[in-house]
Amino acid sequence: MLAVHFGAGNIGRGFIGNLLYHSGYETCFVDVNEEIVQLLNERREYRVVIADSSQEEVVVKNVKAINSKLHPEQVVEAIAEADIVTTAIGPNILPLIAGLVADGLRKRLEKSDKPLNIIACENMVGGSSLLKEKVFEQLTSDEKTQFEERFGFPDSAVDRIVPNQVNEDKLMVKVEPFYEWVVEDTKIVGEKPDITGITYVPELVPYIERKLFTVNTGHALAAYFGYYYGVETINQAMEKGPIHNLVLGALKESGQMLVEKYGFSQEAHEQYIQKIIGRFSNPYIVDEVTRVGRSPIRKLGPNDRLVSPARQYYELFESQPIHLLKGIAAALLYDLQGDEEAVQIQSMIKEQGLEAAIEKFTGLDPASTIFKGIVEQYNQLKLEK
Ligand SMILES: NC(=O)c1ccc[n+]([C@@H]2O[C@H](COP(=O)([O-])OP(=O)(O)OC[C@H]3O[C@@H](n4cnc5c(N)ncnc54)[C@H](O)[C@@H]3O)[C@@H](O)[C@H]2O)c1
Ligand SMILES: O=P(O)(O)OC[C@@H](O)[C@@H](O)[C@H](O)[C@H](O)CO
Repeated sequence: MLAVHFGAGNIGRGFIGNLLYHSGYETCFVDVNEEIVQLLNERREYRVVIADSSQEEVVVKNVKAINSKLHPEQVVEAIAEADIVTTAIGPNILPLIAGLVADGLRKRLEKSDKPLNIIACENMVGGSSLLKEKVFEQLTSDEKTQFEERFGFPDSAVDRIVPNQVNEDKLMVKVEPFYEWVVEDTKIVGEKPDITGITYVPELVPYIERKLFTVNTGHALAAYFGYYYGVETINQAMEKGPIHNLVLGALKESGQMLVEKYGFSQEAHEQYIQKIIGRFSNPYIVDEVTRVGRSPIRKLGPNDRLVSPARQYYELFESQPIHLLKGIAAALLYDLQGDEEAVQIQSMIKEQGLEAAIEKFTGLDPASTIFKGIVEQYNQLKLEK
């Protein structure tokens, strides 16, 4: 069985590639990083090390890679032959691969009538649906009908902390022990891919919101407040009392919203939060606040981990989620020169003012109570700095 996986980065090699191998797939990675592509083709295997006291190591075999910038035609052929297609490239890159995916799927229609599922494993609500929308923008109406019958784009949620890698061995990946991969089975076309580690559910939204608005909300607060207080890594941030309390406060707010919205058990959700706080504090992982805080424009987006739970909390309880608003304010203060999106936010604030920046990046109504709350928290944080 052949899997085509876009993105041979941290989560691609450290999580998806690992599960695919253990489920009997040969994995063909597609990437634009020539060094990684060459190494994968030379060695045909790589190591995954578990970041806990065991330091257990697994060798992921049966892998190869294609550089899609240099050989797009090879990617088209690979998709035509694949038994599954997955991605872990980042939400902003999904639209950029849509053309290649569309060409691969067209080629496949010429060759066989076998169904195929394409699963985006990105930190966003509706990743596969977005990819489908972008692929469908490239199609004629006849093609759309054929694609609807033959190809599934089930949404998914993936959870495993895989920090940036600084190992001598460029292919090796250190990963936390915990992992979870949830896939929406109602959108699958044909048989469900038999992948060890996937949990199939009929509707993904509760799972992706639970994950994104707990793991990633808490992570984002640890990152932006870590940066604010001059700390370098997430576990160092979690050791600081004020940051720990801010993270916990935000997770209580998003948790209250999630429990009310989806009817999750309060007790189970509290345990989920505690488990996540423990994962952030893993001493075997060095996870820089700048990785976790990367792309603040994406993270401040209306449907992402900060603004969406804050807005939904206010809609449900008509009271201000103070910790989430502080998190949004800290993201607006994130001025890392090496992060293109942070630079854009800072120059917008400087040139057009804070309110214009909040309106543009969060999509919130300037007359709304939470908009005003963000301004208030921002000014307070700025004053205290
Ligand atoms: N690292 C984690 O802890 C983690 C956990 C869960 C989900 N995710 C999600 O997985 C996705 C990838 O994150 P990551 O941490 O692995 O990032 P990463 O930067 O390590 O990996 C991304 C890979 O995509 C490649 N890429 C970029 N443009 C491409 C293109 N046009 N075609 C093919 N490949 C391309 C990059 O070269 C890189 O190898 C993101 O959506 C992220 O939110 C990450
Ligand atoms: O990948 P991002 O940029 O959306 O978010 C950064 C981290 O919060 C994220 O990568 C987590 O490590 C991951 O989502 C854990 O499952």
